[in-house]
Amino acid sequence: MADPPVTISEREVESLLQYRELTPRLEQALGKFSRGEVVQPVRTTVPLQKQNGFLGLMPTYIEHDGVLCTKLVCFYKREDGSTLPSTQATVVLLDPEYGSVKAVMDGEVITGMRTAAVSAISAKLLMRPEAEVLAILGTGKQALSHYNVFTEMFSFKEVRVWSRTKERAEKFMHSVTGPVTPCVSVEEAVKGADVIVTVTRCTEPVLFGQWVKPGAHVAAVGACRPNWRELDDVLMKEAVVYTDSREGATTESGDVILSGAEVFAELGDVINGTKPAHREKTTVFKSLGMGVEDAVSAELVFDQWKAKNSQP
Ligand SMILES: NC(=O)C1=CN([C@@H]2O[C@H](COP(=O)(O)OP(=O)(O)OC[C@H]3O[C@@H](n4cnc5c(N)ncnc54)[C@H](O)[C@@H]3O)[C@@H](O)[C@H]2O)C=CC1
Ligand SMILES: O=C([O-])C1=[NH+]CCC1
Repeated sequence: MADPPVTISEREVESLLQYRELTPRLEQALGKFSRGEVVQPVRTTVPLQKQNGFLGLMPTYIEHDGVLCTKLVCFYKREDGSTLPSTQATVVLLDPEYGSVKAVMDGEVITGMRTAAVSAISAKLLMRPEAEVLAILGTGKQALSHYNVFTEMFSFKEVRVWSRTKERAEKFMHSVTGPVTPCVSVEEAVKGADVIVTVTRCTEPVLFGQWVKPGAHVAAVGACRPNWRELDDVLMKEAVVYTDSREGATTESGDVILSGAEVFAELGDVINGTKPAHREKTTVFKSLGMGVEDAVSAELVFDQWKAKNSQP
């Protein structure tokens, strides 16, 4: 009989997961995904009409590595001022041989860190080498994880942050240790920026192509439904568009579907060397989030947890 599943709390996941170990595994996973080595159907979503949200089911199987996993994630379009979280996630790791559950762990930290690390991989591959200015639109959980990994991996001379209220941008500035310039408008934040991260809950475009410096790299993380937008048509059509999953983007991304923009490549294609990284052009990485990212993160957490708990 299989051992009962272990439960790993948010605090434990936080203490076990580090970007320096997670990021290379995510890069490998993106490559495997684009080589067709991962079984990962497009996320199934169940609308929660009454609560203005969705339940997303994200199963993944990496046969070669014996990793079977699913994330359950609820995401909501919260009203301003709501104290409830906009994303709640749990990750379940299974034994593919027996079908038994090995671990049930918090998915909040995993979702925050793996999403930000994948955006950082997109910047590593697609931003210009001389990039100096980073702009972050939004000041929620993803904004913080993106700030953390981007400042850990790169040396930007300036980091700008925009939120719809000055107070939120200033609160964000005070919540981090490094220097941040709070901005009162999106235009002010992104003008001349080399890298732009969009991590908002908006459903209409907030970033317009006319403000984006030619050659900039945009990591677009919000707007994960077919009728939600963060970027306008001008930007989507002028940029070379990369995604995590072509199938996911053409099914779930309003920025891709409604603009009619062509998806040039998956990030994994660039990692595998089958498609070029057009660093010299304006690039958009449209991130939807993939089960394989959760699976490799959860496997890493579980390995670390076992190592820690087997010590005498
Ligand atoms: N691509 C991926 O893998 C993932 C994407 N997401 C998406 O990333 C986005 C951010 O997620 P969190 O940081 O967890 O959310 P959050 O609720 O913590 O932060 C959202 C931010 O967006 C701002 N915002 C809300 N409505 C807005 C509007 N109409 N215009 C401009 N700003 C607005 C809020 O003030 C806040 O700063 C969400 O859209 C979420 O669905 C979340 C997890 C993974
Ligand atoms: O990949 C993910 O976990 C999510 N993508 C959009 C909302 C949650």
